Amino acid sequence: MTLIQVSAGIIKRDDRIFLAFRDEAKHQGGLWEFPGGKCEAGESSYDALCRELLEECAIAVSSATLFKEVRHDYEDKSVVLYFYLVEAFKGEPAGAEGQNVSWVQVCELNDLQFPAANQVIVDELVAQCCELN
Ligand SMILES: Nc1nc2c([nH]c(=O)n2[C@H]2C[C@H](O)[C@@H](COP(=O)(O)OP(=O)(O)OP(=O)(O)O)O2)c(=O)[nH]1
Ligand SMILES: [Mg+2]
Repeated sequence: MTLIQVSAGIIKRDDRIFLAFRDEAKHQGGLWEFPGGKCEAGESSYDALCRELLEECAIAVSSATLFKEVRHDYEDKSVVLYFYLVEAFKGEPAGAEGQNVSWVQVCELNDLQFPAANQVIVDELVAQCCELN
């Protein structure tokens, strides 16, 4: 099975995170995601992050730090996800490709459904930011 490399942005402002809803037709569709997408051949994960967030959310990343690298084997696909924490950016995040988006309180992240690979990220964000979890 091929291993797909993906960069995704945890776009954070105060106590909220900007999420996008994956189209039903996509792999892991009908679930919420941290915006991002596949790294192209020869492209660094950071460059892929910047390109994807400009394409999908219309923001220019000013700086970002790698939050966690997650390997996950779905039944049909294996992925390595580079999750970056993005707190410095230019522009106002939007669903630039027509996708549904939402600014969600960190402490309410567990109310939403994510691809299985994201659970470890959600757990860590909630643990860091919320007293009761
Ligand atoms: N963007 C994103 N992808 C995720 C997350 N969690 C997760 O398992 N994935 C998986 C689903 C997909 O198999 C893959 C990312 O694919 P994608 O559909 O975003 O890729 P892309 O933006 O390059 O879009 P495409 O045109 O190739 O469909 O990573 C997440 O939080 N964000
Ligand atoms: Mg994408």
